[in-house]
Amino acid sequence: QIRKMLSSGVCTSTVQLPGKVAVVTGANTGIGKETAKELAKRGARVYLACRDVQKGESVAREIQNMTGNQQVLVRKLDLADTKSIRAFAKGFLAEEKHLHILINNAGVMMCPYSKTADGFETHIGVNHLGHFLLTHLLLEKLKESAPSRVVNVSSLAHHMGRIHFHNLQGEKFYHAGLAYCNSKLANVLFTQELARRLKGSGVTTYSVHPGTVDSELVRHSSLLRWIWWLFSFFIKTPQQGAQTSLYCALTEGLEVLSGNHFSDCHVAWVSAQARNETVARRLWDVSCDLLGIPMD
Ligand SMILES: NC(=O)C1=CN([C@@H]2O[C@H](COP(=O)(O)OP(=O)(O)OC[C@H]3O[C@@H](n4cnc5c(N)ncnc54)[C@H](OP(=O)(O)O)[C@@H]3O)[C@@H](O)[C@H]2O)C=CC1
Ligand SMILES: CC1=C(/C=C/C(C)=C/C=C/C(C)=C/C=O)C(C)(C)CCC1
Repeated sequence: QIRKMLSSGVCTSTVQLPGKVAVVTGANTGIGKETAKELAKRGARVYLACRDVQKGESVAREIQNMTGNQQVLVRKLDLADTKSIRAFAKGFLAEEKHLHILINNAGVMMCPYSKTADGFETHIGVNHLGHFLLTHLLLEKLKESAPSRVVNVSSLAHHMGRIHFHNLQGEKFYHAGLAYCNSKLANVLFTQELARRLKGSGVTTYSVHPGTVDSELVRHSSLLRWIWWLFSFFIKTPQQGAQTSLYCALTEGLEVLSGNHFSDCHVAWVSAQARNETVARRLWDVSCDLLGIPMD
């Protein structure tokens, strides 16, 4: 009851999804798994984009059994490796005619300093650049499938983030907590810039704070694991944490709010830097440059 009281925000949309195609990154556990389960329940063909295919397969079976929807498919996606992202996109584009819902959900938090296969700091590399490249590669398909949506799972933690263009890879200064916050700010800025660029295309996009959710996200921090355990009554379940992503993916009439940030199924306030169009545009250009994507 206490948990229910403190975790407001329920997606009440009754939209059903037969014939629709969805991709959820990091769908083998936590918020992503619950998001994928609900999309499957509503009849969508759901791709679980996971770095660990074995974990993904066992979750796919669980979702198939629970929902009766056999169209739950697992594909390998390691967001810490642009080759893997390109291979995922190539495979997906070859096998699917449409993409209606892309949920950029996967994330890492507070890992010790490390680099992705392409030499990006892991938080910015996985949480921002990986999803930036994935979205770029799937964008034509999303446009062809319009109306379609991109949901970027960010965090309230973006409020403490800053985009330091001179230290984007954390080489001059690194703090695991701040690196996470910076990458979540990048998610909000990306959403806003994407919304501006997609105006009139029928593709809309939203960033989300899912709430404080009991998941494996705290795996790298014993302090947070302890806080999570201590306050477990106040923390959302992954199913509750999935509600705002589902709200943004499903709610009819939300198109006019493209680019906005949502929490507890409502529009939420973002930090001053998150509203800075110049920073958003520069981050877009720098991201293209780092990923070898032509700037337009
Ligand atoms: N939990 C919370 O309180 C909050 C969560 N969020 C955000 O919600 C999102 C989901 O997190 P949550 O469910 O809590 O955390 P979990 O750690 O439970 O799930 C994260 C998912 O991301 C996947 N992932 C991590 N790295 C990669 C990678 N390189 N390539 C592909 N997938 C990867 C994980 O895969 P694997 O299992 O193989 O590691 C896992 O499936 C994240 O973006 C997080 O920042 C935001 C605010 C609060
Ligand atoms: C102190 C305190 C809490 C701690 C909250 C924290 C530490 C939240 C961190 C959120 C993160 C890391 C979000 C990820 O994006 C709880 C559990 C709400 C219970 C009330 C007291």
